Amino acid sequence: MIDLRSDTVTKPTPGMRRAMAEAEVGDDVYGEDPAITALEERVADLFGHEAALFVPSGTMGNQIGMRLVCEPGQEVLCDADAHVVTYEMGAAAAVFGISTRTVVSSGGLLDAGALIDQVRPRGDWHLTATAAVAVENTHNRGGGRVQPLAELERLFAWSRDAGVAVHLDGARIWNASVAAGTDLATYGRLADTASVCLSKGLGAPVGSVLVASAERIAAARLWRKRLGGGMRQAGVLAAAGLYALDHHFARLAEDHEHARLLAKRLGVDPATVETNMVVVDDVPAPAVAEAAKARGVLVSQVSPRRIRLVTHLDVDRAAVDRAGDVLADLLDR
Ligand SMILES: Cc1ncc(COP(=O)(O)O)c(CN[C@H](C(=O)O)[C@H](C)O)c1O
Repeated sequence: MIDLRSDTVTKPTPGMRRAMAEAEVGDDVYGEDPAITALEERVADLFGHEAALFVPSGTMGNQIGMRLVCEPGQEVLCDADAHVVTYEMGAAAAVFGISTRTVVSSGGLLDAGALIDQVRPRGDWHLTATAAVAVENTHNRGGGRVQPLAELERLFAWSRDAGVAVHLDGARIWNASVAAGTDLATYGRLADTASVCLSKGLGAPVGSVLVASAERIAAARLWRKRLGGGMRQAGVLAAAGLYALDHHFARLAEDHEHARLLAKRLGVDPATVETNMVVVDDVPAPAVAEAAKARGVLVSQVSPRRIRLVTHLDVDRAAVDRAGDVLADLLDR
């Protein structure tokens, strides 16, 4: 099977498994796991923040990250297609009592002005106050779009004066950094809290890292424990993340090139492919997914008329070419 459903499907490489097996571990609830500590310190430094916390998923990283900057009964404002309100099972409301309100964007593109226009102030007895804005970079349902740095800078600058926090869903911030040539600390500086995934294109089996101030990460550690996320010898997972940072970050450019090759093969404008995702619209998604599976290719159905193809570490050039041929044949491209 050529699995293009997501970059979440990557499996640890032999080198990563060796690093996992050799990891020095301890009880992380006591703060004694050396690999976890090393990973948290390294990721905090990469993003220019004081501290970081390893969490088992991007969903937990996002949800705790938003809770750090938004009290129950206040709201987080975000894009209508953001992962935090689309795919996280309503956790903001269900777990944290946070209200979310959305603004429709053009293909996931961050429009700072449109969000700013919707923000509601604290202190008005009629209004649910907007405590934070959540941005997503790259944007998943936007087809892996990289957010324009100018928009991120505009939103953050405004948010300092407005007393509104910014949470970054940076599940694929690595892809944005490689595609845009923007360093991670620049992105980190434009968010109060950020959740970044090791388990997507970087190819680690499990885990994300939440970065923020030391005070906020201390609070995040408490929330994680409350949710049952306190981990013991999790250094075997942290070692995978450290290995991924060393060996799988720069190569993301290869996934981006593979996505562009797929786009060309399927008659999708390669200019619309900014990172490792290709979306194909106006197709009968269930039928295409089923027919493709029968021919050894797995794709995601984003909507009844849209499929998503995600390139990643476990799909090489030969597999990309073969998948492109199968899908081009199915789609008469
Ligand atoms: C932008 C963004 N933020 C957060 C997450 C959540 O990460 P996990 O909770 O799955 O680790 C994802 C996962 N995305 C997954 C995928 O793309 O296949 C599915 C849709 O959940 C994501 O795309």
